[in-house]
Amino acid sequence: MTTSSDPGLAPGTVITGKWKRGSYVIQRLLGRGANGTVYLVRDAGQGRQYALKLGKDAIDLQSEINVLTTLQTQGKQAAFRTNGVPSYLFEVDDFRLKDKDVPFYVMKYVKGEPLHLFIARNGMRWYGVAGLAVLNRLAELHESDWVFGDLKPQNIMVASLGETELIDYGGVTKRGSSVKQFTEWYDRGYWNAGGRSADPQYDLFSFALLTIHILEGDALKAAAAKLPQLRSISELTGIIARSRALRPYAGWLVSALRGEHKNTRRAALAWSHLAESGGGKDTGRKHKSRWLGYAFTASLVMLAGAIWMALR
Ligand SMILES: Nc1ncnc2c1ncn2[C@@H]1O[C@H](COP(=O)(O)OP(=O)(O)OP(=O)(O)O)[C@@H](O)[C@H]1O
Repeated sequence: MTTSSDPGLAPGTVITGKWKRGSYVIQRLLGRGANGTVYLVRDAGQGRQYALKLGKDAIDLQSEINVLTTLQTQGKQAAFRTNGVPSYLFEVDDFRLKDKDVPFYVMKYVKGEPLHLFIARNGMRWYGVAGLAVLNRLAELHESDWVFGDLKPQNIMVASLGETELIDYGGVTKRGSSVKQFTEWYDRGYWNAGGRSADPQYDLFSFALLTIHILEGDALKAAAAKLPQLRSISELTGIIARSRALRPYAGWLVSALRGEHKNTRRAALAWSHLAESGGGKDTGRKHKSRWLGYAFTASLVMLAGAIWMALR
């Protein structure tokens, strides 16, 4: 994500679509990225809240919109359709700003905070359940031949009771093409561990790296600072072997680094067993542990439902 001193549009500004005439009142800035600025808005008609992304570049935003439209119309992913109705991308239009047409799209507002901040505040115990939700989402994408690409903590939002969702589908790539957007630390190429061709193992590698980052950040930082030719799978497996926090997930992580998981659904199932048996124990807040149990059960029910659907 890039930062900017541009304050963006002020709360209260009304964005009205040039073609469809939908009106959205800006409530606050949610964040800025390479492709645009995202605001929390309220629909001026129904009063519902959405996230609205105002693009910098029509072409970059259009490719993001194309991916979202395809994901939504293919209809397999629970993240994009609820009871057959599109539930992520709601409107695409242009906004006339300072004599220029600026493209925007309106999407579901995902409440929560980025994964790394959530874990820092609530404790490592929550990593198991949040990780399972991420793997379930990735499995849905992979089963439709898409690869997420730019998996990083900032693109994973976790709400207070552990509900976890992916945001920023700008890096989603069709299986077999080159990954179009990535972040160095989570990139297989950066660690000399394989190419940047989009395949499910690419996302699982990124997931392993983000796990190491969140649970063993200092060691990853030190390894990433080494000379490029020294970055390797064995450097990463060394971190895993020495880490107490990563121990519950060690075998799973090494398989992900080596591209050995058979498929993402099975990888999610294997992860769920590890998380259930106490992965990432810490002294985290006790009063939250009941909610953690509920969240974990809900993730398992989702996983079981997905397996049942796949086998039907
Ligand atoms: N649907 C959403 N709900 C809530 N917040 C969101 C949503 N989409 C984006 N955000 C916030 O806006 C920020 C920037 O959005 P996004 O990551 O989509 O932009 P980008 O240009 O693709 O960024 P990047 O440079 O990281 O690829 C996110 O980090 C997040 O904080």
